[in-house]
Order: sequence, then C-alpha cells, then structure tokens
Amino acid sequence: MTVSRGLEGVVATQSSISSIIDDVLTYRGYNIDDLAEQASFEEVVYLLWFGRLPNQEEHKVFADELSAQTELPEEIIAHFRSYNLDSVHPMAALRTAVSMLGLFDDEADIDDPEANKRKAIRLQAKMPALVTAFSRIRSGKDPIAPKKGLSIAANFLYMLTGEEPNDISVEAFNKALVLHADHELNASTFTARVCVATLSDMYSGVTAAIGALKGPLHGGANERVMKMLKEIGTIDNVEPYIQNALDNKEKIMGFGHRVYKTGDPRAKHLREMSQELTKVTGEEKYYEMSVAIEKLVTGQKNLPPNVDFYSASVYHSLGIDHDLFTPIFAVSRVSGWIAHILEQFENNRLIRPRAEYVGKEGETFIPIAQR
Ligand SMILES: CC(=O)SCCNC(=O)CCNC(=O)[C@H](O)C(C)(C)COP(=O)(O)OP(=O)(O)OC[C@H]1O[C@@H](n2cnc3c(N)ncnc32)[C@H](O)[C@@H]1OP(=O)(O)O
Ligand SMILES: O=C([O-])CC(=O)C(=O)O
Repeated sequence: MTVSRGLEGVVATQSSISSIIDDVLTYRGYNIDDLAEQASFEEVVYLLWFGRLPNQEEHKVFADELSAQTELPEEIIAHFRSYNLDSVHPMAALRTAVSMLGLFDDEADIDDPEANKRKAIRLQAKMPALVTAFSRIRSGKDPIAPKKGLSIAANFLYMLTGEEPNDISVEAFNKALVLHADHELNASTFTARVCVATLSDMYSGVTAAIGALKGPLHGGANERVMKMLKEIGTIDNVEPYIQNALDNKEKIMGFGHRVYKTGDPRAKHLREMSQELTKVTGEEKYYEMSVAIEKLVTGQKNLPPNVDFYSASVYHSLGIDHDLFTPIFAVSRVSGWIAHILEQFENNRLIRPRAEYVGKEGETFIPIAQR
C-alpha cells in the first residue's frame, strides 16, 4: 500500500464544475478573473449548478426564485435565541441551523433531480438569512427580511445592518462571493461528496461541509488572519511578530496552499479590494500591514497568500464582525457544495478509501474479570 498523507496528489473523482490547472482557476471553463470582474453571484450560482451562464430572462427568474425562498422557520430563530450568545460561534450556529432546516423541508429526504434542485434553491436562499439573523439576534436586535429587488450581496449587507449598502460595498461583497463559490475538491467539498455518496441527503452533505470549512486550516483561516492583524496592531510590529512566528515554526494564517504553488489567483482581487476599501474607511494600516506580512512570508518561506489572507481586511473594512468571516465563506461556498452534491448524485459511487494498518497484531484476549 502507498499512503499519501492528507491524500495529497490523489485524484478522487472526475468533475466538470471547477478546475485548477497550472494555478489558473476556472468555473465551468470561465476564468475566475473574468467572473470576478463581471459576474453577479447569482449568475455564478446558476453557472455552477446548470453548467452554463444564464441569459437575462433566466437570471431574473432564478434571482426571483432565490428571493422567494429566504424566509426562515420561526423555530430556528427561537433556537438561536435560546443559545448562550456570548460563547456560541456563528459557524457552530450555522452548522446546527442548516441541519435543522432539513427538519422543516418536506422534500429533505426525497431523492430525485427536480426535488434536489428545489432544495438547492431553498438552501442557498436561506444561508444569508441564517447568518444575518444570528448576528442580529446576538446583538439584541430582531432579524430583518430581505428587500425585494436587491441582489444577494446587497441583501446580505442590508439584512446584517438594516441599512441599504452603498455601491462600493455591494460590488466588493459580490466579488468576494464570486471568488469563494467553488474550488475543485477542497476539504469541505470533498466532505460533502463523501457524505452524499452514501446516498444521504443534501442537508446532511452541507451540514458536514460546514463542519469541515470551520477549521482554521481551511475556511476558518480568514477569522484567524484578522486576529493576527489585530494582535500585530502596527506596521512597526509586523517584522518582529512574523519573524518570531516563523522562527517558532508557527503557521501564518492565510498563507500556503495544497494545490497552488505560484499563488492563489483569487488573492490579487482581494488585495486590490483591501487597498480600495481600507482607503474608504481610513484604516489603510490593515492593508499596509498585510502587504508587509506578505513580503516577509513569501520572501522567507516562498509561501504566497491564499484566498483567506486579504479577505480578512476586506470584510473588516465592510464593518463585518470577525467571527462572521467564515460563515460568509459558507454563504458563498454552499453554491459549490450543492453543485458537487448534484454531480455526485448524477454518477454516484460510494467513497471509501483504505488505511494502511500500522497497529498491534496477534493480541491475546483476556476476559475483563482477569484484566
Ligand atoms: C480556503 C482555504 O482553505 S485556503 C487555506 C487556508 N488555511 C490557511 O491559511 C492556514 C495556513 N496554511 C496551512 O496550514 C497550509 O499551507 C495548508 C493547510 C493550507 C496546506 O497545507 P499542506 O499542503 O498540508 O502543507 P503543510 O502543512 O504540510 O506544509 C508544508 C510545509 O510548509 C509549511 N507551511 C505551510 N503553510 C504554512 C504557513 N501558512 N505558514 C508557515 N509555514 C507553512 C509547513 O510548516 C511545512 O513545512 P515543513 O515541511 O518544514 O514542515
Ligand atoms: O482548495 C483548497 O484546498 C482550499 C481553498 O482554497 C478553497 O477551498 O477555496
């Protein structure tokens, strides 16, 4: 048996959703750079699920279908209110809430392609509502319904704050959603596929994926990046802080990647957005500190920043609480998880690798009374 630790380099499935070839990322054959600059998040969701870009009419119908399904069951709102809101992490709340959503979906366990598409719309539509409702409830406010006619990006910011966001914020947030939507066989997407390959349901697959995204080696890194920026505090402290961390062989959050070797193509968009948005907020120091960190880490370790690095200062500049950064990742990535779940169902086979056994052998059983 040959063991590949962390399944590095193992090709576990074929997929026609997104590709990373020579450090270029595409969704359904479209370069991420074009999508980031020109597409709405709704268009990207459509593209991921149905394999092609919508025309204007299809886009409108799809956006209307999504906006008609945002309402949350009262029981989930009540559940949020019952938590110890000082200590529950929003990713944990989201994980449980998505699992609960399955309890209120009459088609949750119905496994046919049309029912799966309807579930996909319900699930995607409710994710922003879940994250913003939890955020408002823990600040002692009531959740607010989305505003008709606003995009998913605009509505997220509206439901979070209660105020209609400006165009710069909406454009930036839409771009962030586009950039995070799918990424080949990353850990959370693989988790979703493993789960539904047992012929379990979509809610189980997405719940499992949220659990995988939560960890700091994956989606949870964006919150940790912001924690690091706050700890560093000033541009003068970047060098000693990072040098000390590198000398102690600590991982610098937001750097490195299993697949990209020359750099993550999403990072440059987020770097640009970070520069623009920090100018607007007057907190340029977060952009400047980030650039200085990048210089040190790439210089010394040859590790380029990944998608999580500059997204931290972007979301901070949009006034978003730091522990909502990873839930926002999930609001976007659920589109990719669903695309992969649908693809897995289309051509399913149980996913069950092997482990090389390295434990004891030939042990003699001693009955419990004699041990
Ligand atoms: C959306 C996303 O999921 S993007 C990734 C988000 N995660 C992070 O930003 C967390 C920080 N980064 C990391 O932990 C890693 O780079 C990962 C998890 C992304 C990829 O990990 P792997 O491919 O397993 O690489 P691995 O962890 O084995 O690292 C290889 C070497 O690079 C070093 N390295 C990797 N990432 C970093 C980092 N961020 N800071 C410092 N050193 C690092 C490791 O210490 C290791 O060094 P060694 O060979 O001297 O022991
Ligand atoms: O692909 C990965 O391993 C992690 C990542 O960048 C993502 O999920 O966006």
